[in-house]
Amino acid sequence: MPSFFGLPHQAPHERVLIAADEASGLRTLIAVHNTARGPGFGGCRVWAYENDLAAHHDALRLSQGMSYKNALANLPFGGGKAVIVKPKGEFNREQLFAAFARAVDSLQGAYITAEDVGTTTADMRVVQRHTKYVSGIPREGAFGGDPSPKTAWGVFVSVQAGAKAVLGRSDLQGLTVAIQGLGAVGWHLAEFLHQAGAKLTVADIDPGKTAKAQAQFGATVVGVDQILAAPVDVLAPCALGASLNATTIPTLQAKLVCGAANNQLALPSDGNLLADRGIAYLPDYLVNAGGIISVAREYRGEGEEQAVMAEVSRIAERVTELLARIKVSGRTPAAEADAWAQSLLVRA
Ligand SMILES: NC(=O)c1ccc[n+]([C@@H]2O[C@H](COP(=O)([O-])OP(=O)(O)OC[C@H]3O[C@@H](n4cnc5c(N)ncnc54)[C@H](O)[C@@H]3O)[C@@H](O)[C@H]2O)c1
Repeated sequence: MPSFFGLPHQAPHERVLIAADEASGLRTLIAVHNTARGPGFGGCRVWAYENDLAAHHDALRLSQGMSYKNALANLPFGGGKAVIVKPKGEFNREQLFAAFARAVDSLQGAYITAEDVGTTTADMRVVQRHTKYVSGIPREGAFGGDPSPKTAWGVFVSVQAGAKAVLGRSDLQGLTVAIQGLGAVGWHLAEFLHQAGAKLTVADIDPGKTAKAQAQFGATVVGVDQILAAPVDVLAPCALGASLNATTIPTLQAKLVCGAANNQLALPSDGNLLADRGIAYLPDYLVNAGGIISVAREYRGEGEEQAVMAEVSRIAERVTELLARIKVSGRTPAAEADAWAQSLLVRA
């Protein structure tokens, strides 16, 4: 397929909705990558993009990642993702998300939204007033709400599985882990790792979060420009995407990379750079599926805390399977996971 919008690395998408609303300042792109398994399901990101093309690129990459994530998590959903270009200056959040919800609703169920970076459960409550195609909403006496702790749990069990297979570790006692980004997911991950006896090195652009981690977990705090090259066993990127690239990969000291951030590889070829350096990279969309497992169950009315946690814990089995598959195929983990996910999209 020839390049479209100058984005040669993208697989074709089924559709992209570009919607704007002058009254609220909404400018959104909703990308539906693949609906072979079911409606496109994925969160809504609000971000101050450098330019419109960057927002478009993000929506396309993130929605493709959701197709792969939902397929490997065995969910009856396809891949979709929305980005909202953060309005400059003051804006009315309620109006913005009401307008966004109308855009979601216009797709008549081809896309279901939830939280992502820059959005909250309160935003999704507003969305819910204008469309039924939304999840991630706390309900009194029922399962639901913030998916971040579930995402963090999936990353945690993946670190356990990866540490066993790659580092020969039967537990995480004394394992050194660098966490880039102590946000909704990174913080919960730090808690789980600390409880399991891991030693943490952390960085965040918000000094309040790192100071709290130092006080609560005895974490070592380093600068945001030092975290990727920290001398640790495991690197957990939990901030934004493209942190693993041709510039940063040669500086990594960790032997295992396992984190929540979507689109950690700047380019697909960065998976080869990591493998060439003997670093095992556990693909983001495989390990960070806990949140979508949670909101998908909530959406289907099947939410129950224990069952969701059990399903999220099964991500570890797929990590183990991936690491076994690459021994047979000789592919990198990134290439193997792509091929595995694509095979599930075709079969569905
Ligand atoms: N929330 C979920 O359930 C979920 C699910 C799947 C994937 N993810 C992905 O995980 C990542 C984190 O999500 P989140 O919900 O925790 O977001 P968040 O916005 O709550 O946290 C991101 C954190 O990273 C920090 N940060 C930003 N730039 C940084 C930098 N250069 N260096 C260090 N820290 C930096 C921010 O200050 C913030 O604390 C995102 O890429 C998101 O797409 C999240």
